[in-house]
Amino acid sequence: MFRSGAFVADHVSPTTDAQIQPNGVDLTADVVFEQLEPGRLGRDGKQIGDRVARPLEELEEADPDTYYLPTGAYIVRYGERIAIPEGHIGFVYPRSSLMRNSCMLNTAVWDAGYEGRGEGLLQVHHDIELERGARIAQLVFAEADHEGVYDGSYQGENVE
Ligand SMILES: O=c1ccn([C@H]2C[C@H](O)[C@@H](COP(=O)(O)OP(=O)(O)OP(=O)(O)O)O2)c(=O)[nH]1
Repeated sequence: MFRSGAFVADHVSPTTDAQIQPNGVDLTADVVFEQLEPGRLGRDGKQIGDRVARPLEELEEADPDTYYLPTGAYIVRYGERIAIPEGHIGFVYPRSSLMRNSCMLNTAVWDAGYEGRGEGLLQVHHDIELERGARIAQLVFAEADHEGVYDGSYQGENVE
């Protein structure tokens, strides 16, 4: 069974009322990165390629808190700290308005026990302006059996 947005909100911070949806919680875009170097997935271990944060819009007349993203692939870090409670699995979907603007978020499985500010793959198929802090995705929780909890290298990532 999928849980309500109110339940999900208890495991996401910070949140405003505007982020709480019937079936999940909207996540915001914090930092957008561009990958510079190849990464590597081996039989043992992995390496994430070097990346650089995209500059925020620099044009004087434009909103200084806005990313102007040309067609391409970017890594986006969400603004919220997420904790996946035991007995659950998390899934992130793109906000439909992102998709309707020819952009997509690709995501993976959010394991029980994970905590941190995670990331997604933002595919931009048509140039888009993205204000920092804008809602781009929705996190939902489903109840799930599991053995053990997440204890990988991303545990506690991007939290002070
Ligand atoms: O779209 C996603 C999906 C998951 N995660 C977080 C939550 C998840 O629990 C964690 C690790 O994901 P996964 O287990 O798929 O990563 P891995 O590459 O297998 O790393 P590890 O070896 O640490 O498990 O990353 C994200 O940030 N974004």
